[in-house]
Amino acid sequence: MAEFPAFLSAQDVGSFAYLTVKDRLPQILTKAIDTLHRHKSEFFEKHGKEGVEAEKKAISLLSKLRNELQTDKPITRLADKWVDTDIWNHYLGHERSLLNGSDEEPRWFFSPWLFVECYMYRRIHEAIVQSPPIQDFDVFKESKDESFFESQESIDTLCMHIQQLRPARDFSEDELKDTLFKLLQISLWGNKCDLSLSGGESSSEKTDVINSLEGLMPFILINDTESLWELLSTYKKAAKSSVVRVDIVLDNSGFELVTDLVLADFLLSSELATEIHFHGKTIPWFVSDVTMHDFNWIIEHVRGSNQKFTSTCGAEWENHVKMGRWIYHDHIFWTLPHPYCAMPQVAPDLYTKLQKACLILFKGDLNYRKLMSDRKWEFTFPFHEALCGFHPAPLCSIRTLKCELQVGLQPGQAEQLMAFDPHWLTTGKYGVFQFDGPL
Ligand SMILES: O=P(O)(O)OC[C@H]1O[C@](O)(CO)[C@@H](O)[C@@H]1O
Ligand SMILES: [Mn+2]
Repeated sequence: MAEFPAFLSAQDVGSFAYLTVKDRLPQILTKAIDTLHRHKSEFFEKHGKEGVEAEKKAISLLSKLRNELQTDKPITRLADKWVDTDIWNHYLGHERSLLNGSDEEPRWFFSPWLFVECYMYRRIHEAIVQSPPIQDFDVFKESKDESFFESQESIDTLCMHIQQLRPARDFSEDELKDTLFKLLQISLWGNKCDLSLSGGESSSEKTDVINSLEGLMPFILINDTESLWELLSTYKKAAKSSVVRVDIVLDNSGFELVTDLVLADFLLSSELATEIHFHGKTIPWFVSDVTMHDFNWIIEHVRGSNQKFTSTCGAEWENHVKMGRWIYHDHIFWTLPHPYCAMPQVAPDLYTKLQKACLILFKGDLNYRKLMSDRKWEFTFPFHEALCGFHPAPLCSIRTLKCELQVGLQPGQAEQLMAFDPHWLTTGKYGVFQFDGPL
């Protein structure tokens, strides 16, 4: 069997992985510590002295974590008793076994980047769950909410746009396709707005994204949206089955989530799908990722807007949830360090669930890294092969590029991009729609 390429790792001094572990992750930890500090009086009001003690404990655990990271200490077993603790510790054993009995231990600047980065977020969770009574505190909530409020204008413009489109049932075939493509692109560019790339600092959408789409076209490096249209319109025409289920594996809250909900709403109103299943995270993750709480919070806030078009969208979304046309799921697998090709073994129940979808949309960079096992594939390596057998259903990755990993490009395309823009892989300026169709 041909050998697999190595994992991205902070071992590669100067790489994006290296800079993330060296600079961005400590910065995120510092911000989390600062957030806890600033909530001290809130903890006191809620829980009295115990709340303040808990805040101190969480801060000391996070400071210890930051020190371990910055001094490249061995990665230790998790000490909490959460639902996934054993799976994590087992995985750590697996990482250790890969070192083949050498004296090496898994370490921050040595082990696979995907593993250490996920581990950091899991250790933040550990610090919080080990600090009752503030065990439910989300250290990233504040910045997620901020990014939503800062994007308010774009959200209003987007909601107005989609409200003025209706009713989608009267659309011609061309209009349907055109609108689907537009909303897919909005959801793609919504992925620029994640908070872990900016070290937790504000990263909201302030431009009119609808009017920017045309100008952004050249930045879509791979565009398989025609295949998505073909798949969904075939289902619609053939009335092939009474249920056309589209699953969206969500990424970030704030503006990106709104763009995903707008897309999901259109899939239903256009009858290209009959139900949408959303997948989010069980714990705060990579700063801005969606939890169930964020999902409900966003719908509630869109509903509560004083802008008529926006609140109408929110009311319709609330209704989709109530009527069971929109179903939110979470699963611990999404916050484990495993690549998705391991899903059938590690989370067979989730894999079986995903097999019921007609199409699965994977949003964002982290999902891409997990789909691709975070390995250094050649830029021209086929997407299907890099999935290493992961194929619960036809799937599409919708992602702006924020790490040094990209497959499926044309020969020479990467070299051209590199000559033109040396940072093309990591700034979120470029995007892809990469589809792996029915087998
Ligand atoms: O929100 P996304 O698109 O998954 O991005 C997560 C980000 O986190 C990183 O892992 C860096 O910390 C990048 O790969 C990516 O920029
Ligand atoms: Mn994210």
